[in-house]
Amino acid sequence: APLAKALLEGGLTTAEVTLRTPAGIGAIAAMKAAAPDLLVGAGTVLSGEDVRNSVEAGADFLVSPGMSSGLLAALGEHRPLMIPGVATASEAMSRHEEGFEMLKLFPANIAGGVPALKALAGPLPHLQFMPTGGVSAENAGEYLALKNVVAVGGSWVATQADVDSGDWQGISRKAREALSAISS
Ligand SMILES: O=C(O)C(=O)C[C@H](O)[C@H](O)COP(=O)(O)O
Repeated sequence: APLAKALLEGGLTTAEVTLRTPAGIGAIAAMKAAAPDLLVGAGTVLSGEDVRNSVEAGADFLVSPGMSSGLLAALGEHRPLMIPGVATASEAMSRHEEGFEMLKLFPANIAGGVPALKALAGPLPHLQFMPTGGVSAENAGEYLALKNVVAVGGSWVATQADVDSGDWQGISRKAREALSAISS
């Protein structure tokens, strides 16, 4: 709850909570309850059970590191909520054929970063990307300046250490700094 408030206070509108620990689902519900205006998505969604639990907890969107036939089938009516991870042009084309228009480039820094996104914009101008993995305060602005990038994701704004020590003001400050670096 305090993390959700700190992110909103810092001017961010959207957060992703990865399901890498048993606390993930509870955290999504707590964040939505504390800050209904914050869009809270579930990340690391790998299975039908993750999809069901996330939607039940109030997740506004779903994110996965990639896509599998099992996960695709399990999405069912929730397919429009999913931002699937891709790392190549072929994966991007397959996801588009399945109906996805917004994709996560993951891991962005290893999958080619800014030059890869510029190159993909040529043949695949109809696709939008959310790079995550290796995005930082230093390079977020460069990513967001690309016409095929609609969002970036990164853990630098709220690190494990920030959350463990309850440094909510520090998280709000980093959120503000990120936004001002991006808009300048
Ligand atoms: O598992 C998922 O669904 C994810 O969304 C992955 C995370 O977004 C990135 O791993 C964050 O990467 P860093 O900002 O470099 O820490």
